[in-house]
Amino acid sequence: AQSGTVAADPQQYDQAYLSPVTIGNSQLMLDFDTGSADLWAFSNETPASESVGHAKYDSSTGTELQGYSWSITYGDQSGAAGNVYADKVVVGGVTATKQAVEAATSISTSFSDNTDSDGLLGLAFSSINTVTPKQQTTFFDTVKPTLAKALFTCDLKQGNAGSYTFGYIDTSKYTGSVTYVPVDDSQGFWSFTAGGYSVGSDNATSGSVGVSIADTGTSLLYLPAAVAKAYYAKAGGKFDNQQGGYTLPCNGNAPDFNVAIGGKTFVVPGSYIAYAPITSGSQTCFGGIQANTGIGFNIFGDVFLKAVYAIFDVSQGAPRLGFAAQ
Ligand SMILES: N#Cc1c(N)n[nH]c1N1CCCC1
Repeated sequence: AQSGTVAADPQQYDQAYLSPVTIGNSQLMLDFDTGSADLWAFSNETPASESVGHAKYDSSTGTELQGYSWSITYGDQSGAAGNVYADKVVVGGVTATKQAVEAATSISTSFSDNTDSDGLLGLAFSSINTVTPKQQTTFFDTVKPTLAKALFTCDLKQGNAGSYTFGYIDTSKYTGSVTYVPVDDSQGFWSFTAGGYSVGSDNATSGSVGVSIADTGTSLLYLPAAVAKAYYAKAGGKFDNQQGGYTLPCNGNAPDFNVAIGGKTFVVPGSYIAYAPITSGSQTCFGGIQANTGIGFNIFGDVFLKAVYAIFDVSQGAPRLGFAAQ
């Protein structure tokens, strides 16, 4: 049975985390994304003008799935599209001998401009994979039958390398016990229900944060508008239309954000919520908590995930998420 671990290296401001992946004879840095289900990469089929500074998948090692294609648009309106190959993919020593690899023939500028990332490795449920005419499985779903345990874990860090594991839980990565909650995978996401919340030192939580997804591919923590408003009322922040979101002082006094999941309270340090100066050197920071307006659910992105050890687990049959303090 297989198991393995791979580094998750933070980009500036932990905007995303990138991990080394070998596809055929190519080594690329991919953004592992539990909010989508396509494994796609810059490739020899990507126009040179769109792939300056990127490592590329050389599809000559793969077997083309004739007549197959893919096209994806993310919530931030970025996107890519292309052709599909079956090829060997290795992540932290875990091998998928015939993984659907989506070679990009066109890519939006936000991806072309981000030269740290050579593509994405989707870890949401395969039900939202975009390949047509026959939907393909994610790397995790492809290797799942061969894994020691049918799960993967995520240990992201603020400003430091973290890791993903496949097939095993690294008990040295967390403190205390793991709290498991059921997952509703009907929309293809790792969706769970978060409970009460509080701001600052008072740990006692109240209210209900509600339906949320665990999404490594999103940088920030998107919460109900009323919760975001309550946080910034205490943090001395304000909604800044020009910045397109809440901002707050970068002075190190941002209060923690506490949220109950499965009856256990998890703490997001205030330092994670003073996310980044709105412009270099500014004393005003863009907020790591934003309102989920227009999304329809909460997104527990990297600002939250780097405060916990997260276990994405289908070993019990029904999918579940485990969270532990780190
Ligand atoms: N928007 C968005 C988004 C999301 N909700 N999960 N992953 C996302 N992206 C991965 C790369 C670009 C955006």
